[in-house]
Amino acid sequence: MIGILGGTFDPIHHAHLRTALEVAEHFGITDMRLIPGNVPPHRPQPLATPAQRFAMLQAAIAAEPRLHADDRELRRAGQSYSFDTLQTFRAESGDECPLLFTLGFDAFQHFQRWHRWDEILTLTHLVVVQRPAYSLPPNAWYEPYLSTNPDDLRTTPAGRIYLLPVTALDISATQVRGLLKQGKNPRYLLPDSVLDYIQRHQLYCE
Ligand SMILES: Nc1ncnc2c1ncn2[C@@H]1O[C@H](COP(=O)(O)OP(=O)(O)OP(=O)(O)O)[C@@H](O)[C@H]1O
Ligand SMILES: O=C(O)c1ccc[n+]([C@@H]2O[C@H](COP(=O)([O-])O)[C@@H](O)[C@H]2O)c1
Repeated sequence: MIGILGGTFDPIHHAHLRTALEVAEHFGITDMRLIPGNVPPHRPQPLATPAQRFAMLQAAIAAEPRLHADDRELRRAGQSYSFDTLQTFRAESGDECPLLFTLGFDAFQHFQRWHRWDEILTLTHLVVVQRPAYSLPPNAWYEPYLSTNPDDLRTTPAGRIYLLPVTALDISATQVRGLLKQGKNPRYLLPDSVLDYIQRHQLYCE
């Protein structure tokens, strides 16, 4: 079983980290991959470089053995489509390995616009986590896929959608970047190790 949390991580913050850990604990995942996108689709492009975002991710998870920084999207040119990423996991891990791709309500709202979205559930399960100020999409296209039994996801490779309430933390990377730009301190919204990196490299200050 492999857990996946993809993101822009510009920069990684405590809501990403709590989400990754709570998903791992809920399902008993010991290999939870955090995967920064190289060219994230459908959004403004990151301010920090891929190498900087990866270094901040590594600094953030250094003390937690279940979380792993995975640079496969950074090594791939072009748009970082999740379908392509999930295909690489299938090629590596075989057809039977359960994959649990995690995303927040905000990302899930636009899921039907993703590249090859209607094939993604043949490759992975989706774990959809609550995010403050966001809700589920109004059209309930996903209802036939819903499961409330974690064993459904642990014992099958793909095809289920599981809604998981996680600790509500109203933190965004946009807020962190905004504070830094205003000369304010975002301490406690993100790990000190990440803030130290930001300050040493003078990121997000202009
Ligand atoms: N506060 C949060 N609560 C729950 N999920 C979150 C939260 N912040 C981000 N996520 C989820 O983490 C994943 C990666 O998010 P991303 O890196 O875009 O962070 P962000 O804070 O939304 O960034 P930005 O403000 O730059 O858009 C997405 O699936 C997103 O839904
Ligand atoms: O594959 C797509 O078309 C696609 C479109 C938008 C977002 N995603 C993925 O959703 C995850 C969260 O994205 P973001 O933009 O909120 O950082 C990340 O893994 C992205 O690669 C994927």
